[in-house]
Amino acid sequence: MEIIKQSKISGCFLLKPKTFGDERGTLIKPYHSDSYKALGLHSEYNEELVVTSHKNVIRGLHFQNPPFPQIKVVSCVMGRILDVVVDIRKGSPTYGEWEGFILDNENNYSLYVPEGMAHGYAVYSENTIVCYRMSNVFMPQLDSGIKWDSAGVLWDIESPIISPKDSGLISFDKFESRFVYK
Ligand SMILES: Cc1cn([C@H]2C[C@H](O)[C@@H](COP(=O)(O)OP(=O)(O)O[C@H]3O[C@@H](C)C(=O)[C@@H](O)[C@H]3O)O2)c(=O)[nH]c1=O
Repeated sequence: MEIIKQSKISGCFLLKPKTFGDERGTLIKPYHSDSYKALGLHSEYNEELVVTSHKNVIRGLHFQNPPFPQIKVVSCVMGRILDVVVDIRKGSPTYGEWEGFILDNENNYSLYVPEGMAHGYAVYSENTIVCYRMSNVFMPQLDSGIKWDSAGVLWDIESPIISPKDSGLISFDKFESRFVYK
């Protein structure tokens, strides 16, 4: 496991997991607690999701509010996505800025998403599978988000498939963040 890129948004990292290949196929290790600790990354995760999506889906932009915010580690094990973070930490030098990272089943990268990010992804290929683990378990009462098209993100999808829930999220300019930059 190595950090191969630090985002302009502090605390967000692109990770390259160890990969082993032979005539049978590939074995990828996106999570190894000691390696995470050695890199100074949070190493305890309590919920994991495997999410399939059609091409042109956009999910997000989501976050779980304090007092139980989530660190997320996102991988795309099949297909290709643009994984996006928007900094919503009040007082952050990059507050309101976004960055996107291509994750796919060729680069096998993972994105380490710290607390205080609105997170989402655009799906660029059919039958895409995204796996991610989260530090705190999902709590519906703290689940929140901002509207996908209100934060200036260039998703590069013309007519995205959006859930009714995501279509009804508040726009970034009307949103009051509960996250504070530390
Ligand atoms: C996200 C999530 C959902 N669920 C349930 C609640 C709901 O009935 C169903 C579908 O949830 P959603 O529509 O919110 O799923 P989705 O829109 O895929 O939400 C996810 O989007 C990405 C971008 C993230 O960053 C994630 O943290 C999460 O918010 O799954 C859980 O049980 N645990 C979870 O962690």
